[in-house]
Formats: sequence, structure tokens, C-alpha cells
Amino acid sequence: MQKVLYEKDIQTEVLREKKIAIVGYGSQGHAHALNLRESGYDVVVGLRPGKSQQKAEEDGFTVISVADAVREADVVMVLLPDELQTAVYNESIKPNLQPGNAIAFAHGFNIHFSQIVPPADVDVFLVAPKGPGHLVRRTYEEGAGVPALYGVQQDVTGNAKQIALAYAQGIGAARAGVLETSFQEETETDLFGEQAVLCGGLSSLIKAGFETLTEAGYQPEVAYFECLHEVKLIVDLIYEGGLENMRYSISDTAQWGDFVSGPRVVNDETKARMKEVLAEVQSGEFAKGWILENQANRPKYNAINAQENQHPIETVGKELRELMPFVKQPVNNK
Ligand SMILES: NC(=O)C1=CN([C@@H]2O[C@H](COP(=O)(O)OP(=O)(O)OC[C@H]3O[C@@H](n4cnc5c(N)ncnc54)[C@H](OP(=O)(O)O)[C@@H]3O)[C@@H](O)[C@H]2O)C=CC1
Ligand SMILES: CC[C@](O)(C(C)=O)C(=O)O
Ligand SMILES: [Mg+2]
Ligand SMILES: [Mg+2]
Repeated sequence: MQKVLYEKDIQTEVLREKKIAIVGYGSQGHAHALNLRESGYDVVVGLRPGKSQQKAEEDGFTVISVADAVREADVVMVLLPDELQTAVYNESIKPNLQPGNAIAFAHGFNIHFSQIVPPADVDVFLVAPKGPGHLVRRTYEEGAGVPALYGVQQDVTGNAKQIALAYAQGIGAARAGVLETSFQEETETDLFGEQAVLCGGLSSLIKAGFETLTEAGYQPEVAYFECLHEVKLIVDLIYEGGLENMRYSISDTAQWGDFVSGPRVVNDETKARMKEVLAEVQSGEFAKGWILENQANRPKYNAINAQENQHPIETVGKELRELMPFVKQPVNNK
């Protein structure tokens, strides 16, 4: 059986006759709403009054309340922050879902950890892009796309899988590849990936490299270019052609250093820590901690965030990026 699906494999009629409510207009929300509309789907945006409402209206959407959007729609895509979804679901989504509607997510957190339990008479699916929302939008505009996972938790209409696939086509994901998953697999792999590799692992690696160089007396600007700026250039080569492609472009000296020193930095001990992270995700310990942190109004999150924003790598980075206007992309306006 074919595992990765592309546009040619997907029938979209089933979604073309439906109205899609995009609830939330942040990183993912704006990308889904704009891409779906440009792919020919009927989209309404559900929001509270505020900054996102203004942005969605500037983008030409009629913005209505979440409750009204759910009432009008056949398919409701929940693109609120994970930690706010349960409250909005209980207050505005659940009371307005009709039998035969579909409720959808871009990440399985609240379904998998049973924070949201939809009624038995609606379809429940996910379409989870494997990339930041602003890149879901940017790549779509460039004629490309970000791959996505899709999964069906509940199929009462018999069409949930086709609707999910058509949705993935609408946001541009099928240009890059769409792969079936479960809510469990998506949730656990996504949380692990962002913590251990993509966000937590990478930012810790960058900071540790920067600190090692500056503590040894090297200029912070040199350390910034070496340990942060160049990461994108190296990762672009990996993205385009794998590790071999990156190693083709770098010097043989760098490649030898990669082979002999890389495994000393990221080693068996690192992998053991990764396994701990994965175990905490799988057991629900991480989810419980994040839910409690939000219930307490995020004391640790806010303290660490303030500290991180003052790290010397951020100070020197701001100064250097001012002098490289081509580097700046408007992703920080959500
Ligand atoms: N960020 C990403 O790239 C990825 C995110 N996901 C998933 O997508 C989902 C959305 O995340 P993300 O796009 O980061 O979210 P954002 O934080 O970027 O956006 C949240 C949106 O929800 C709105 N909102 C917040 N509270 C309410 C409310 N009470 N009523 C109505 N609207 C509200 C905000 O509007 P306002 O301006 O009014 O606050 C904003 O438009 C999550 O499930 C996440 O895990 C999945 C893959 C990648
Ligand atoms: C890597 C972080 C992410 O999982 C994503 C952009 O895919 C997220 O939750 O934002
Ligand atoms: Mg992710
Ligand atoms: Mg995530």
C-alpha cells in the first residue's frame, strides 16, 4: 500500500461542498485559512475580538464569534493554543456542534490526553503540518508546501479520511507528502521532536556553542555567526539533500571534525536523556506538568522566557540582523 500521498492521489469533492470554520488565526490559523481559500474552499474564521480578528479582517475574511463559526460550519478546525482549547471547546464549540459535523486539530494533544472528548456523533480527525505555520503559508505562496500527518479518531460519516486528505490538499501539504498516523503517534512524536531536537535540543546546542566560544574570550559576533547564523545555511543543505549533501558542500576538514567530534558532543548520554524525555511524553507526565503550569498562570514559563530573551546571543543577534535586512522575515507578528 502507498504510504505517502500526493495531490494526484486525493479526491477533494467531499470537502468542496462543505464550509470550514478556522478557529484561531495565529501561526497555523492564518496559514490554513488563506491556503484553503486560495485552494477554492469555503472558509469562515471564528475568533474573539482582538489582534487576530483585525488581521483576519485585513486579509479579507468575515470574522465571527467562535460559537457562530461552529454553528455555520460543517468542519471545525481548532487552531487555538493547546492550553486554551479545552475551555473554548467547552464554552463555544461543543454546544454548537451538529451530528455529522467534523472537528479537527493540527496537533493531537487534547484528544490524546483526554482533555477534549468530542460527542460520539461527529467525525474527529487531525491534519498536522510538520512545520511552523508561517512556513505553511510561505511555502504555499511559493508553489510548494509543508508535509503533514493526517489521522482519524472517529469516523461517523464514513468520509472522515477523505475530508482529512482534502483538507491536507487545501493547505498545500499534499504538494510535499501526506502520511497517515494516529493521534497517539502524532502527539508523542511531535512533543518529543520539538523538545529533544527541533526547539529544545537545537536552541540548547546553539547556546552551549556560543557560550563555549565567548567564555573562551572570542568575540560574541564571531560566536553568533558561527553557532547561530550559519545553522540555517547548513540545515538548508541537509533539507535539500540530506547529510550527504551537506557533507559534500563543507570542507573535508569540517567533515572529519563532524565524524570525530560530533559523537563526543551528542553521545550515548544525550540519547539516554532523549529516552527520558520520550518516556515523560508517553506517560503523560509532560502533559500534566504543562496543564498545571497554565493553571498556575505560567510562573516558570514566564520567568524562563524573560531570562532567555536576555541571553547575550539574543542581544548580539538583534544588532547583527539589523545590518542584514534580507535575513528578516515577518514571522514574529502573530
Ligand atoms: N505553531 C505551529 O507552527 C504549529 C502549531 N500546531 C498546533 O496548532 C494549534 C494552534 O497553534 P498556533 O498556531 O501556534 O497558535 P497561536 O498561538 O499562533 O494562535 C492562537 C490563535 O488563537 C486565538 N485565540 C486565543 N484564545 C482565543 C479564544 N479564547 N477565543 C478565540 N480565539 C482565541 C488567538 O487570537 P488572539 O490574537 O485574539 O489572541 C490566535 O489567533 C495548536 O494545536 C498547535 O499545537 C501544529 C503544528 C505547528
Ligand atoms: C517544532 C514545533 C512545532 O511542533 C511545529 C512548528 O511543528 C510546534 O508545536 O509549534
Ligand atoms: Mg510539530
Ligand atoms: Mg508541536
